[in-house]
Amino acid sequence: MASSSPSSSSAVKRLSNLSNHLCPTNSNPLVKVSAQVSQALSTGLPVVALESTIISHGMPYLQNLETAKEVEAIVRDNGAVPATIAILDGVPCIGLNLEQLERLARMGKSAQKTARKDIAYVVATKRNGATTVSATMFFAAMVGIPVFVTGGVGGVHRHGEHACGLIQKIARIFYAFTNCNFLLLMFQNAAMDISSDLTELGRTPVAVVSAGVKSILDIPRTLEYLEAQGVCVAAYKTNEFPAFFY
Ligand SMILES: O=c1[nH]cc([C@@H]2O[C@H](COP(=O)(O)O)[C@@H](O)[C@H]2O)c(=O)[nH]1
Repeated sequence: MASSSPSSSSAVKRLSNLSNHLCPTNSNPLVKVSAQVSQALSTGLPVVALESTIISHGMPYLQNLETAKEVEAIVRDNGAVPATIAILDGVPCIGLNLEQLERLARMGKSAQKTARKDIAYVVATKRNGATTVSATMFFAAMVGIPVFVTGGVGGVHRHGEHACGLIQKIARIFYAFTNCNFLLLMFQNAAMDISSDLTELGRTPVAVVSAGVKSILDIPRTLEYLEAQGVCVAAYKTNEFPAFFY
């Protein structure tokens, strides 16, 4: 029998590594799904994903822990299994037990606020990451949880359109002195603060039920952005898109 070439065996190894990364039921998973969530997913019980930035960054300890427990209890009382998502010691965890919830609540802001773009860094450096809407959606979709409930989603920040003119002027002055394109691009992007939650909503098939977007955000522009991303936005029992006050 002909032995496989070095390039084909390295391709097989890469595929096997990739499968280890993506398969949550693997015996040595890089994503840990709690027994309860895993059982619910395999038997078709409803599962609701919950984010963890609201626990670490949204409220002080002990209020954050009490709120997290209360939200999980509401999900359970309505016949579904809650799956709070966070990265602990570099391992994405889908469904936290009480001890893990408490650990995250005590960490507060020392846990890294983790959006989709930060996942690789937090995992590679084995840090603790509290997932925002974008990162929570990413993991929920990965393990097949179709619904996610949260407080406020990110949006388009106000006054970006004014900042643009001023920052672009500064960027052009920098460019004139340094001839550095990178700085020009960086300053131009800094002018428009748009949450990665919005692009995630456009590309990841998870339904997000939220209290609205933070009241300090530019709500009309947030809705325009969601429309451009092809996101269906529906308000419950109101014709106005709700602002989230905190
Ligand atoms: O009142 C709040 N709303 C939203 C968040 C979090 O902030 C994230 C958006 O952050 P940014 O604007 O940096 O993308 C949301 O996904 C959510 O996790 C928060 O901490 N507090």
